[in-house]
Amino acid sequence: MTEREFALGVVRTLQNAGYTALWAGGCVRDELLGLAPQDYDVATSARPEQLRPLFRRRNEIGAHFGVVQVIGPRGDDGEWLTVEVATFRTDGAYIDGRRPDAVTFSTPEEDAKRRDFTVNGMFFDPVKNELIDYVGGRADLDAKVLRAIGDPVARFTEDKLRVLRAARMATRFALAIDPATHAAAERMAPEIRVVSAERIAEELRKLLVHPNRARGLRLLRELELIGPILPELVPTFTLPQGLPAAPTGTLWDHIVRVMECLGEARNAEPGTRSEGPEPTGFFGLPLRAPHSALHASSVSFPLAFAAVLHDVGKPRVFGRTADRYTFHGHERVGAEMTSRIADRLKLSNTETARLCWLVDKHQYLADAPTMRMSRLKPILVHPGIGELLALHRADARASGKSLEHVEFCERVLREMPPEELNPPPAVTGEHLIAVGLKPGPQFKRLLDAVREAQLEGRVRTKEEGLELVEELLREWAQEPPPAPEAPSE
Ligand SMILES: Nc1ncnc2c1ncn2[C@@H]1O[C@H](COP(=O)(O)OP(=O)(O)OP(=O)(O)O)[C@@H](O)[C@H]1O
Repeated sequence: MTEREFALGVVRTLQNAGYTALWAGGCVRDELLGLAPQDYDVATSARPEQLRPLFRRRNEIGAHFGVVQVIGPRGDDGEWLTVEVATFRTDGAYIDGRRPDAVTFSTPEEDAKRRDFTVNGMFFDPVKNELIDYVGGRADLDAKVLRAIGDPVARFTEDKLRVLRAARMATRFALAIDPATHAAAERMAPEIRVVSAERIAEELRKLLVHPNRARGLRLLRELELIGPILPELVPTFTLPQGLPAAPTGTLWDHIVRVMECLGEARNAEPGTRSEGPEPTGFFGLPLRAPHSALHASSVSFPLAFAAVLHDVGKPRVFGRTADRYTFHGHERVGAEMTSRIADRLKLSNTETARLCWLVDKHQYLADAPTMRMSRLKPILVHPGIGELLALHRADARASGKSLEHVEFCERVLREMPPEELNPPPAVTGEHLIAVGLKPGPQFKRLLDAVREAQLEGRVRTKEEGLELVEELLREWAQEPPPAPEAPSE
């Protein structure tokens, strides 16, 4: 059974028991666009206590808000099928949590009007195959317009996250923002500071992993959201790029261009559509996998966010010689700034580590063809190498530079056998102890030196490694001892 079939079954069960039940919100929008929804939400006149006898398998995720998750059989992927069933309601304001502070149970029409944008405010009856649209969502979707439901200022005031949701929705569905909605969003943007980091990060994630991420980033600036969410980027709006004698725009322009180039090559390939016949939505429309799912594997959130932040250190270290701008050490400074940004957005440790690593190393491979193998190989075997190469590629393309360094690395990865790229250490601490050496500071120096020689191809076996150890010990024994410290007075 598919999630869609299960969601239809849930509506049927509710209707057979005498309640009104409809698909609601995002899934209706997605099906109208011919996209396969990520999940189906059902809105109903039944109260949580009335749902209990109808569905034995359920999860009371927010029963006090009238939201119950109904659990079905396992889907094709082995995951449990679930549908959120929510009682028709009107919301109180969202002070901050993931849900409004209070709700009042009400009618379908009132429920539609509490939603954020008209395209998100439609219902569909999958039993009668009938669209129920109290807010003009269908017309806006056809005209490709994002419009707040009702008074836009009031809507953005109730929940301050909605300005960012506007940028995300407009990006994802290629919608133009209606002028009144746009003006209200711009006005309310600074208020997003009161919203929790987790909610902001989730919207940012969805916006940045989408292939239209460059437009998304431009929209964040247009809606005045960069200052409140990522103030570190504000100085990039005016920082010059190129040569003083021949400027090529601002650093911000470059960042947007990198976003445009990110994933470009891979997006041209067909998506990873599932096998079998295409699922069909209402009105018999075939449902394509949504872009975010099609391309989710091609550009991860850490990669997309690293593309936004890769040069964030530049304004801090900006300098000028007679004929050049300089940005010495901007990668290191940028990685430190990125780490603070990730903390502020409460990203997970794993994502933070990958993001900071990408920013720190975003220039590392520029000289790859002339680099020593002992410096190159450890990076090539890092689990983030695919993302790092994608970032180098986008950065080089955006600046009109050659892709030789990226292609060189890709060739090495393709052609060099794994045991040569990342050989097991020829000499270990145990080997050193076995030849009579005692653990101490010299130990690590020896192991590092043998490893380097191994990665350079100068050492291949344990015997060759131990020969090098002997040689180094002889050499170091002849080194003059460190100069004595000057006696203190
Ligand atoms: N902050 C909000 N204010 C008003 N309505 C909201 C808000 N968040 C969600 N909604 C309503 O709930 C529906 C489901 O929300 P959700 O955040 O899952 O987004 P979605 O539109 O389904 O997109 P996605 O596919 O990314 O989940 C929306 O379509 C909208 O009708």
